[in-house]
Amino acid sequence: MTFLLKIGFLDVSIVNMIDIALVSMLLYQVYKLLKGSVAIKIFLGFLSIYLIYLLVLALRMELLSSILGQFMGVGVLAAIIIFAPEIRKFLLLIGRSSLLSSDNMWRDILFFWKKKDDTSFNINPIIEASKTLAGSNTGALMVISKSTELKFYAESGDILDAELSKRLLISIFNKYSPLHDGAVIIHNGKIKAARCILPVTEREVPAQFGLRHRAGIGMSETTDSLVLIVSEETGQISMAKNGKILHNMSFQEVRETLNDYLANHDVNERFEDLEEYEMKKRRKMAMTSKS
Ligand SMILES: Nc1ncnc2c1ncn2[C@@H]1O[C@H](COP(=O)(O)OP(=O)(O)OP(=O)(O)O)[C@@H](O)[C@H]1O
Repeated sequence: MTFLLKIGFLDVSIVNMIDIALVSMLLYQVYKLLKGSVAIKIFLGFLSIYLIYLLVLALRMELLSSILGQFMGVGVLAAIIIFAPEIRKFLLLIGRSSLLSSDNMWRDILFFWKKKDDTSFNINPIIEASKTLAGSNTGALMVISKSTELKFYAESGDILDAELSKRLLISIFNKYSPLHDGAVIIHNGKIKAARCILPVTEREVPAQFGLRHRAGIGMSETTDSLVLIVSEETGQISMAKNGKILHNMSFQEVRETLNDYLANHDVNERFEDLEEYEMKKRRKMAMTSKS
């Protein structure tokens, strides 16, 4: 049984409409995921070729459609290889927002009797160390993870599994320490590892941010962690979450954001898109140059 709607001279079934709506939603999500990266241009290229292929097929242009058909066949495999990091991110995104993910409202409702794991720990060492590091313009990169130990990234550095302390953090990031290059991973009140290599974001990042910030943003895109960055150049503190950033934060803001993140409150809203941040900065500069 099919329900048909008459739109102009077209007969569109309800199923077709749902199909179109779902594909549009999917394309929009893919666009959002790739926005600002080089991959968006490749994606739009693929999409244009696919649309031409559909048109050629509908017009029954056999030679062209067989050539484009061959290309589409290989294209799917090529797309999987080219977009491997984006596909990974997309699956992670689905995993994070799926019904069974730990942050999900439905899971809380369905398993209301199950107490949420307490991920809080004493964050004073992080705040106090950040104050000292910022005060002495010592660069630092700290990944705070509430749900996993981030084993894959921890193993790229040196495993410590040490009790979190202000003195230890300051020693690690001391310019003369053999552990200062790279990031520390903090989980469950412990410094799991130091000298870790993080994935660098491929998106365009405001010019003032160098590799340390790019790595912090990249890590927050790929995982559910909160990343704290102390700039070596300016001593300013930034935080990255979900590929978004909060720059030049006060220590009170750092404390609140960290506490809320560990208490499983939604902190995503506080962070700014990189584009949004850049626009705000430009507007501020224009205002100051006028006055
Ligand atoms: N992929 C990475 N993973 C972990 N740490 C990294 C990575 N890339 C760079 N870093 C760290 O960042 C340092 C280089 O920082 P760089 O000066 O380029 O960054 P920045 O964002 O301009 O920071 P700053 O404001 O502190 O100068 C490196 O010495 C290293 O410790």
